[in-house]
Amino acid sequence: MDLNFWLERWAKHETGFHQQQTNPHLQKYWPQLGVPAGATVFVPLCGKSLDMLWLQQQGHPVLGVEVARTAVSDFFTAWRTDVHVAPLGDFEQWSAGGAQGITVLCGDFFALDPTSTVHVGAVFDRAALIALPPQMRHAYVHKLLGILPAQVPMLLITLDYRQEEMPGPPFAVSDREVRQLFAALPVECLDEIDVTAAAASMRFRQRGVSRMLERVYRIGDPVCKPA
Ligand SMILES: C[S@@+](CC[C@H](N)C(=O)[O-])C[C@H]1O[C@@H](n2cnc3c(N)ncnc32)[C@H](O)[C@@H]1O
Repeated sequence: MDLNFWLERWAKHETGFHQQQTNPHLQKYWPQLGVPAGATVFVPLCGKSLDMLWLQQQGHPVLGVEVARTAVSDFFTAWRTDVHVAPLGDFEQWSAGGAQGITVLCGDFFALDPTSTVHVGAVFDRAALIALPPQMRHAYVHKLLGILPAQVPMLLITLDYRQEEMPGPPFAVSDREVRQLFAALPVECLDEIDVTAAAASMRFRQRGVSRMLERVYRIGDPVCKPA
């Protein structure tokens, strides 16, 4: 799954993964991470997700990374007027709202280095890990843990189904695989929802998926006692 695949998806407006509302699991489970306001939240493979707006409204500076310039441009055009765009190494940095605002590095996640993420206090992954095929998921987690400061908690949302019923993305990621990928950290499944009949799963049912589960994980220890 190379970057051109995603650039083409954005160019053709094949972005069924984009949600028109804030993710409900983010709103429900974010307090379980105990992340204090003011802590920067990293959103890998962020697309033009409205979740970044919600996180900022909770008092978090947001740092996203996204390869598709169309997605980044759409996001800032729709939601921010004070956008600044500047080259930053291998990336183009888009930002608005100053130090407490939203910054998106437009470029390849795998080209990030720890200087960009040194201030990160938490991570939100929705449709990032599951966007990647099996052989890339280990590299993704290795890179993520390699660039983050220690003790950074993460809220992770996965999908699971019989992979043979539909080619990804989104890819099926089992509970076992999540625990293997993050073996060095505490992993707690906060929720498991059967989303087979959900309206949003219609496109997966049409592609042959007979049962789909969504799981919400907290990876790492909460920063302070959860609210
Ligand atoms: C399934 S979408 C999810 C987007 C977002 N997380 C959301 O919830 O809407 C995956 C996104 O990752 C981006 N992407 C894929 N590989 C990437 C990479 N190596 N570096 C940066 N962005 C990448 C794609 O362009 C796409 O926007």
